Amino acid sequence: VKTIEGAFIGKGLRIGIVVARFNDLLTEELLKGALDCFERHGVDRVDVVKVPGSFEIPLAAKKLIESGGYDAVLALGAVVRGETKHFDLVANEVAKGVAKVSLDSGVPVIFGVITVEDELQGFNRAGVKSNKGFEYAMATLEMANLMRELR
Ligand SMILES: O=c1[nH]c(NC[C@H](O)[C@H](O)[C@H](O)CO)c([N+](=O)[O-])c(=O)[nH]1
Repeated sequence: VKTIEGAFIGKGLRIGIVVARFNDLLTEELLKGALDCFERHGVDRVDVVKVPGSFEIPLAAKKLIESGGYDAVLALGAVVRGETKHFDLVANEVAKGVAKVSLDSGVPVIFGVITVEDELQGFNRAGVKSNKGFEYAMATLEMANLMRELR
């Protein structure tokens, strides 16, 4: 049995991050965790694109990928149910949009949008108990490396 899997090698990779400003107390922590992960794995080039909210992430990711040269893009956002009546709309649209951009472009776009009941749960995932930003960055590294294996 031959197992094909991505390593966590950052050297030589060009990574894009699209991060929403909405709930930026949470998204800034996710971004910090992701940047820490990429830096400690030797990623050479990281570009950060900021958008107003998670709903705008897919379009920005699409344009970033079309500008060329990215091995993977990490989408970071925080959708808090307590805040909004259209929690499901925003969360579902972002998930669908991110998946479509990734499949259409063939470039991995990692879904790093936390969907939480309230800010406390958000803080637990954005640094207090664990930093999902770091974890999503690991998935980004793995997928970028896997794409090189599958070429
Ligand atoms: O990233 C988020 N955007 C949110 N809304 C803004 C949305 O992403 C767009 O920026 C806005 O609708 C303008 O298009 C949120 N809420 O509505 O609560 C949210 O929790 N998280």
